[in-house]
Amino acid sequence: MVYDVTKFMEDHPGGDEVLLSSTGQDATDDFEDVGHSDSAREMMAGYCIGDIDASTVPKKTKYKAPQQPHYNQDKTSEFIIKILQFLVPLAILGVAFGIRLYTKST
Ligand code: HEM
Repeated sequence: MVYDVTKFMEDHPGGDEVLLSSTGQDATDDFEDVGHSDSAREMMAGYCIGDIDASTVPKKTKYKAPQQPHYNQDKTSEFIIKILQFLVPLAILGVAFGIRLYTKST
């Protein structure tokens, strides 16, 4: 059922804010949770303006996790870079020592 409570907002004993917070959606649980009296239910019937056309209610869709971007699983290049980071300074050091030894002996 659809209810138009615009004229009832200020008169609602529970205040207009709670009504506003439940507009545009299924407020059945909100209404029932308060434990409204029978007279409140009768009152509510007076604000009914129609029923919901079930064909316009969007179907609940199952949540689909977004596709994860495909990361490069091949770690070979990373491994080579790590080895080079270690080997290149060693090679430079070796060349430096070599030059030093060579220049000393001559
Ligand atoms: C057309 C719809 C509604 C009508 C006619 C209505 C009517 C009433 C009435 C007559 C009362 C006084 C207590 C009683 O007699 O039960 C009341 C209290 C209250 N209503 Fe509503 N109500 C409506 C919708 C809602 C909705 C959708 C909510 C929640 C989002 C709500 C929340 C409350 C609250 C919090 C109180 C105060 C309860 C208390 O202080 O004990 N009402 N309402």
